[in-house]
Amino acid sequence: MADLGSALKPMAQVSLQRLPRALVNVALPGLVAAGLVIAGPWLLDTYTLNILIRALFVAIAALTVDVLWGFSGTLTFGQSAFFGIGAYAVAITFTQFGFGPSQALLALAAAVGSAAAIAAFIGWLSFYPGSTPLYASVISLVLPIVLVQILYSGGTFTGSSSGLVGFESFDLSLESWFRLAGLAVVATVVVARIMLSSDAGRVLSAMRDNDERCSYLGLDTARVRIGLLVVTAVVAALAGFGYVAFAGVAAPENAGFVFGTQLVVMVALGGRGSLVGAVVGALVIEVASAYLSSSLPFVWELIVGIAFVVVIIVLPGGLFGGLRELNAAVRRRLASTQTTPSSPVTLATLAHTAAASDRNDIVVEVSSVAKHFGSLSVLSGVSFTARQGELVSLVGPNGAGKTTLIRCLADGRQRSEGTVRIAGHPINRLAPDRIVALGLGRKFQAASVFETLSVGDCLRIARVRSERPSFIGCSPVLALPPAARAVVENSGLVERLGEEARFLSHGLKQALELAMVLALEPQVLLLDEPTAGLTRAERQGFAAILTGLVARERLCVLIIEHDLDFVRQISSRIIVLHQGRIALDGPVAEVVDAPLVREIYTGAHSPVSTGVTP
Ligand SMILES: Nc1ncnc2c1ncn2[C@@H]1O[C@H](COP(=O)(O)OP(=O)(O)OP(=O)(O)O)[C@@H](O)[C@H]1O
Repeated sequence: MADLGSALKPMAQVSLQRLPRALVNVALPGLVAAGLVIAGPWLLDTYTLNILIRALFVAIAALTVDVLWGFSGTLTFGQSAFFGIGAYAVAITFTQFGFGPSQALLALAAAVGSAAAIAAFIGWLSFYPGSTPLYASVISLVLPIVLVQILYSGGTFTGSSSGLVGFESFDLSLESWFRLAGLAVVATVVVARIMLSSDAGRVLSAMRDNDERCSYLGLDTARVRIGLLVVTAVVAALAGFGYVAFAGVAAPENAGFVFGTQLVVMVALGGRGSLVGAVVGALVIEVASAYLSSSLPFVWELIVGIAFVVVIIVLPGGLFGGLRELNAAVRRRLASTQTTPSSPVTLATLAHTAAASDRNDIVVEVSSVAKHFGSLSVLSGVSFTARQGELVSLVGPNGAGKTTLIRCLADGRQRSEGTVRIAGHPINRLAPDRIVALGLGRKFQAASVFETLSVGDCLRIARVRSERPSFIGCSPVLALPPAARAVVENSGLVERLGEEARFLSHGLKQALELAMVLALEPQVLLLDEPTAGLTRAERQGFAAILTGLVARERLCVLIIEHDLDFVRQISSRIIVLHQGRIALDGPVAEVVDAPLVREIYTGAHSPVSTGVTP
């Protein structure tokens, strides 16, 4: 019991330290905002209340754009379509069936159900394997255009270009509508803030920073993006529901492309990635347009446009993005004056899953792999196996096909011919995240980390596949497998767990990416020129880490490396690739001093004249 108590003590301390921070960051501002909303009707005139109620519902739609664009990196113009779906669900239901509690529930179900179903379909179209973010944005452009055409051609059912008006709706006072809309905005911001800053919410920021790295950490990013689109579509539909239930009129403009673009402008103005910024951007533009559109009918749009361009040029992160950067700079400056860097994360070590000492099974089987780019054949007839506890170096001149071979092992969709088995399982046409689950980890040539996340959060994302993250909080303890923890401690990253990855040196970023990959507990580790750009001391440190991993953890490491001295120092075997074929495969002493290798590197060798040793 005493041991358990002492183990829990640091956790309890960190949790208690975090509690006031959570209060200051979320609960207090939430309560203040709710107080202002409740007091609002006593302070504002009827006209302003009227404008603000609409603006508040629009702000909820802007928040959904911010979550998609600012937090997960999907630029979308299509949230207006979901707002419109909610708006027309109310208008059509109340027009067709009259108003009552059951009709209200029917309208609610129609809004939520159709928004969710359409979002799931659009998400599937936008994020199918191999699609690009640009493709998703283009689909989001098309959606409101198609929806508005449907509304135009709906005749009296949708009200065509005039929309629907004159239906009975909720009988609430202006004050109640204001408080309802205002509290809905506060609740959306508070819930979004809690979820986005939770361990699960950080996955969205990780996807925004580096989608490819997420896939190679075993995350099905398409599924996460589709799920997020469904949730944000439902929220936007509820905002549209509220807007039209209050206004008593639904128009095609509520679902249109122009409104979708305005939502993006609101978020860009306020600050992409800032929830409060999105709300402020929406309120400023909606209120300004309501006041200016009557006094300056055409000029106000020009004014908004000019203001938008000025803010984007002067403050590319928007109004609140600029404040956030300033805040981060001040905090960094304060942190650099501290003598001992403080880290909000407590490291822990996960137990070993299996005794590793005598494993030497074949874990990589490559058979007749070929890769063609059109008529260009980059790999042909590549076959080899590798065992646990082997460190195999892939060498060869530039353009030999080394990186292409690594890609063919890590992504089942890459190779043109042949088979690959990882830990006995054929990879078929599996995407990288599914191959990670077979026991493969890949480190890229240029350090691939999550630039805006802290070092601790980068490592946490690497554990998401094995440990379901919390949606409401951040664990103060970061539990890593021994190999990953050793890299974190030996490289000095342990001192910088709370710091954003973008501020690390090149060498530390390389170490962080290696630790992230090791946090997956892979059996096979693929490394593409991991020492490029490192200092001599860093290279020696890296060599010690790799040989330790192979000896202690019995990892099978395949490493692309150009420095033959380094290769000689670390390898148990060397494979020489030349013009897409295996020219030599054997123990270090045999391969490094082979005349064939010298010929290949000096360009004197032709596989046709000397014959290839597979
Ligand atoms: N997407 C692509 N389309 C067409 N050709 C490609 C593509 N990717 C790679 N190649 C070609 O395939 C060949 C092998 O490239 P690869 O990057 O695998 O070589 P490498 O041995 O890793 O070289 P380096 O040591 O310079 O990284 C090169 O000639 C390259 O131009």
